[in-house]
Amino acid sequence: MRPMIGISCCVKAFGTFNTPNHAASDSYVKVVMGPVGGIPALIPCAGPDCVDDVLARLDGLIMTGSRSNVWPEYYGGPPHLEGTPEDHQRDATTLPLIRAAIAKGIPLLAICRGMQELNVALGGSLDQRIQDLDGRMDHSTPSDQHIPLVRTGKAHGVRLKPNTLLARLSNAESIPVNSLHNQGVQKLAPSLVAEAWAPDGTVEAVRVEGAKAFAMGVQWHPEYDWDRDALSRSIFEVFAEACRAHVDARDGRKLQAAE
Ligand SMILES: N[C@@H](CCC(=O)NCCCC(=O)O)C(=O)O
Repeated sequence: MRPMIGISCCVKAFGTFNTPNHAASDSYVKVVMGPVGGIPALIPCAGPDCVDDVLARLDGLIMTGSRSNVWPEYYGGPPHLEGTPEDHQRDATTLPLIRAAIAKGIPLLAICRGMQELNVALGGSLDQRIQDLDGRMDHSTPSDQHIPLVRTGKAHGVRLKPNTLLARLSNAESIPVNSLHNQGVQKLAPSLVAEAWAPDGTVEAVRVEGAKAFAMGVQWHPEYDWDRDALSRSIFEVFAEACRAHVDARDGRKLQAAE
């Protein structure tokens, strides 16, 4: 049986009447049906009450990127600059979803905003515009850049901690990544370990220490180039292995219960 992979949604206004819709980018649906080999299940921003029931049906979870920022109230940060996109319905769902997924040992891959949510969900904080901080780079890509391969192309290098999953998968000390974010980890959550850094020190990858299953976050977007980038593809393949292991364990438990 193929694993059922949850994909976190945003609430976005669509159509003539700006009706709120719960949506996730096609790139996540494609990567789940591609290298992950799973069935994509979009998770609406339905709030914390649904989290346990949703997770009971999932074998893996991808926390997606999004232009919106995590609401600073969740990490004790200053209010956003006016005009900064927020998505309170998403925050109210994803933060408890992440905590519950880790507690239940459901494999978790958190991408960009997803990694920022992972950090906040576990008690960390965020810088809101790292390009405004002394000595830091601009990690953002203009939203009016409409040439996809320029918008999502490799933007800077990332130094990898030796003997980590990313170092093993890439067999390299550093890798090139794309970059589509303004925010970054400020205080790392106590249970996260940083495993990759941009040249300006921005944390680019994290792992949940002592997690029962695969649980990591990357600040870049492997979903944009898995069809031509070996490391991006292998991140999803390793995640997929963890999800299949979750299916095996779950079905094993079911068989035992029926005996
Ligand atoms: N808003 C946060 C998170 C950035 C993020 O997830 N960007 C992905 C955007 C997707 C796209 O443009 O294709 C931040 O700015 O750090």
